[in-house]
Amino acid sequence: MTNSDRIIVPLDVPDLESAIALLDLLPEVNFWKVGLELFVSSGAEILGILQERQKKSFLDLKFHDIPNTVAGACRSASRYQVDLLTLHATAGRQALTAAKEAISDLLSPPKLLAITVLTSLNARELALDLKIPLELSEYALNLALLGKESGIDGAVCSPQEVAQLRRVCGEDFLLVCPGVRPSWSSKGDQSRVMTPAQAIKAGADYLVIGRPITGAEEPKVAWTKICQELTDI
Ligand SMILES: O=c1ccn([C@@H]2O[C@H](COP(=O)(O)O)[C@@H](O)[C@H]2O)c(=O)[nH]1
Repeated sequence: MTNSDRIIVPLDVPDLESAIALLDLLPEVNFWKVGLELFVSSGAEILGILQERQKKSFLDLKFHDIPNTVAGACRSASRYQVDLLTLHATAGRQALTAAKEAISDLLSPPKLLAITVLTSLNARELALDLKIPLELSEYALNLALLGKESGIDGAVCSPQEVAQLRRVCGEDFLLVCPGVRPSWSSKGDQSRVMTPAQAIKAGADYLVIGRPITGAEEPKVAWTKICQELTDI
């Protein structure tokens, strides 16, 4: 796998037409993420289109509910033949275990990823608003380990925690990092960021890079620039 194969681009657009326009604009992207905005507006049709175009897909709906509901949602989502699927680690051990169990008899189930601490949150919000008494990095590690112990395949974490998670969770645990920002792009609402090269060097398997590419004046140029930055590492 080349480093550019490690980039997942989110289709964070309001409708199917805009999503297809992005696919057409960036044919070199092999891995796309479908999140809440597009799925809520347009449903699952985009997942079939990605399959037809032989692209890999990441369905990022971040399930967070009681065990029975999370398990049912994971089983339903598996029908779309997606490669990756997210649920919140904070749904708890029983929900994580039930999710894994619900798809265990499928021929090619998606890999389940546990969301740890959203990359938009900072340490102050975690402590003062969410009243989490642990250090942010310790909390993220605990959530990733809860996922691992429950049979989940990997975690979504910030690049700032990925080295620690890699060290503790091992090489086989899939680590996917949003919160990735080239030095030339703005952070937007992301708090805990690193550059693409730093995130890969720290141990990320995949990087989710959205607005620096899709919001650029010339998305193709931005994509190429990021790929070049990654060939030099
Ligand atoms: O902790 C998380 C979990 C998921 N995301 C998602 O990743 C992309 C990031 O997009 P950018 O435009 O590069 O900020 C977006 O779809 C989020 O829903 C995340 O950012 N942080």
